[in-house]
Amino acid sequence: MILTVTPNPSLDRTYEVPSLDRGEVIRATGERMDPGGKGVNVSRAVAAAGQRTVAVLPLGGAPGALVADLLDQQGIEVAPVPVAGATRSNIALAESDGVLTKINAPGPELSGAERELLLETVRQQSRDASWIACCGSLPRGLAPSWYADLVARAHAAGVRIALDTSGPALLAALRERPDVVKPNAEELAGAVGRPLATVGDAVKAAEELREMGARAVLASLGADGQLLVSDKGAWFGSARVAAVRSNVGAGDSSLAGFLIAGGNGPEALASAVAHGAAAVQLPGSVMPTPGDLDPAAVTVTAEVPADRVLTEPAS
Ligand SMILES: Nc1ncnc2c1ncn2[C@@H]1O[C@H](COP(=O)(O)OP(=O)(O)OP(=O)(O)O)[C@@H](O)[C@H]1O
Ligand SMILES: O=P(O)(O)OC[C@@]1(O)O[C@H](CO)[C@@H](O)[C@@H]1O
Repeated sequence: MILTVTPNPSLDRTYEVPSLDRGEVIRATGERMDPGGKGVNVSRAVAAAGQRTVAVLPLGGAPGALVADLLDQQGIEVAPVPVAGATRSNIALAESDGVLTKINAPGPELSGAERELLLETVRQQSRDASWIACCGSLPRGLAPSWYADLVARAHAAGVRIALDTSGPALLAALRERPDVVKPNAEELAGAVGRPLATVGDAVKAAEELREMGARAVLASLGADGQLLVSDKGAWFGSARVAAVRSNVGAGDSSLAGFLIAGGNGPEALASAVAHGAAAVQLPGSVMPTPGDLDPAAVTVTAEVPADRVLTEPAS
């Protein structure tokens, strides 16, 4: 079972708009609502692949009830932590030329009792887990060391942990040696404190994260593909994509693909790349089912193209 922990989940609202004109009334041509937050998306992708998953998340207010309903409709097993504050709503504005603008709300502040209940729920649900995926930003009320503490607790219970977060929460967690971290290019650049212009720069940064404590680094580089750097070496994976519809949750889909394929080595990287490529071709944060995957379009190589310039350099 893959347990996911999303301390700051969201109701994701996507509006499709012709283009963004600041200061104008923009008429959306389409809208959709998805249960969101990075760990929630990992659970949705794991469930779409037919594997067992449980999502731990604080839920509060009307948006929280809606997130619970949407997850129920998708058959996702949830271990909810009731909280007084309302779950946030995050907005994505998807323009017809493919540009996507996202507005992420801060979310509710968790009280001391809510923090305790969240930790206790994770502890109870960890019993059957092979992996815990801890994902996303931390809500107000959780210290930057919160994920570090969770990594230590998971390891004490003999469970492997995957971490997808950024900034101080990522840096603090590295010292507890998470089994895999999944930064995107910007998060990787932020963690090492310098811009990344080439795939080789990303490999060096991933190696630095390993020196800081990560056992493996699965770095997603947007349209450029993905890198896996572990004690066994480095691999680069990419896939042909016909048309990008929405990249929201593509990283989460990738992490799910990596974990369901064992969470280790080039086969898991190939699965991560296949899941990322399939996710960007689906609307909103819809997660791919096995029928959406095109493994033949994926290439994974140990000959990392270090000189390749990133199409989306990160600073
Ligand atoms: N424009 C694109 N074209 C082709 N593949 C893409 C594109 N964008 C993303 N992907 C695929 O999806 C993977 C994850 O994307 P990205 O690096 O943007 O993740 P992310 O920033 O963590 O996303 P999110 O936080 O929304 O889940 C990429 O590594 C790649 O495999
Ligand atoms: O604000 P965070 O926690 O960093 O990210 C939240 C979020 O942008 O991540 C998911 C996509 O990865 C969305 O479902 C959600 O809205």
